Amino acid sequence: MMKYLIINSGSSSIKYQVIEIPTETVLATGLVERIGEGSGRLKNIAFPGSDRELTTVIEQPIADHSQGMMLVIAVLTDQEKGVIADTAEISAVGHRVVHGGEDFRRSTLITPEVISVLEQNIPLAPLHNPANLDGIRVAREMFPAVPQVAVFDTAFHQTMPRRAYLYAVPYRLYEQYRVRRYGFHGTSHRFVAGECARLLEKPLDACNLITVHLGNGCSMTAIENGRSIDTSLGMTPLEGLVMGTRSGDVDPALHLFLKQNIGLELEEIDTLLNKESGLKGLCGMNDMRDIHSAAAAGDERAALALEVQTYRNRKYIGAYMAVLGRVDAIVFTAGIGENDPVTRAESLKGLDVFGVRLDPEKNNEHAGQARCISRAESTVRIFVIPTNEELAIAREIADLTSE
Ligand SMILES: Nc1ncnc2c1ncn2[C@@H]1O[C@H](COP(=O)(O)OP(=O)(O)O)[C@@H](O)[C@H]1O
Ligand SMILES: CC(=O)OP(=O)(O)O
Ligand SMILES: [Mg+2]
Repeated sequence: MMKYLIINSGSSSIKYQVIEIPTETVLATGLVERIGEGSGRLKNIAFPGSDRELTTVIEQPIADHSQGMMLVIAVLTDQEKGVIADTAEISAVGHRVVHGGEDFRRSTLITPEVISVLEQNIPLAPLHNPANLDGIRVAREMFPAVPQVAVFDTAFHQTMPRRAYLYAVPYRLYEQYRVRRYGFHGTSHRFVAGECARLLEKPLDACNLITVHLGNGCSMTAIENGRSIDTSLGMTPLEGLVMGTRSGDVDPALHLFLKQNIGLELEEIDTLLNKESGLKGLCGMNDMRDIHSAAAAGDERAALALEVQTYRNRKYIGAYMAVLGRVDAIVFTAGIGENDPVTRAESLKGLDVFGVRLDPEKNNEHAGQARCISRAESTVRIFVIPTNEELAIAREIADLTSE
């Protein structure tokens, strides 16, 4: 039996899990937040979902990622509440790395060379990669003797053809600066595609799918014969669908307009589009549950935000149906995709003419597991499949370290 520590390190947070392999049991799951902000917080759940489940919350200032990881290790090895006796029980550490650029088509063991390539890729993901590198550095210090594995959000999308990943801007921008679409959430799209293939009882490399990941970040992928051939997020995780706080597609000339007419600086525009737009920009809220409550209470902006988001989803589903031709299934996943029947129904509205027939009763069932929600006569099947990026990372580690 082996235990892996999986780390998803953000700019001011560390999400983590300890997963036992091969049983794939989650021994602990937790979140350290508000790192470097004065009032830090760690929440750890030991043995989640079992009769031994135990939640620990620690509130104290957490200066940096290094201190955050020390706290995580202290909780995991706590004599009474911990899930491991000491750090030597961890046999590998897996890291979610958001941007692997064009350098990584698959997960990789982390070496000093890999770290330097990730450093070179910082300009492509200034918000994400520095935080991921912090997590890697700290974990290497604390677990020097075990393999560390990087699993990239971008890797699954490296199969996209040029026509899908190139922007129609001067070609030298691609040649010199690698300006192109990379796509993200690849670990999630790949995971649910694999689960979907099992439900369809077909090999993945014979499946044409549209996977719809709707969480705080949202993206959609066209999968042909098991490979990503187009996806909605772009060079950075800002393009495409309407997200919690990110705009998705806008006219690129908006930047000039905001600068010339409102006097915003480029950095302010970047913040506006990444943190103050999307659902939040339209209605002031970015949690889908709050938006539904507000819409039900007559808040017109909340209803409008839902309408704009689901219309964009529908538009992209239509585009990917055109790109794929034959579609075996549409898969909804992540916080909104898994839990929100209204978003699913609205995103599929009007697609009956393309053979997409949602079963309203199945759609409204509240079930935590993977399931089919289309009618028997639907030529395109529709599924809800819970994503599990941490488990996918653990499986990648198992594959890589057994080679
Ligand atoms: N029962 C629910 N109904 C509707 N939306 C939900 C429900 N549960 C979670 N969500 C939404 O899922 C989103 C978060 O998705 P998640 O995949 O957890 O995000 P992240 O990208 O941070 O991993 C939030 O908008 C949240 O409101
Ligand atoms: C890359 C990205 O958009 O990730 P998240 O949805 O976790 O913010
Ligand atoms: Mg997520």
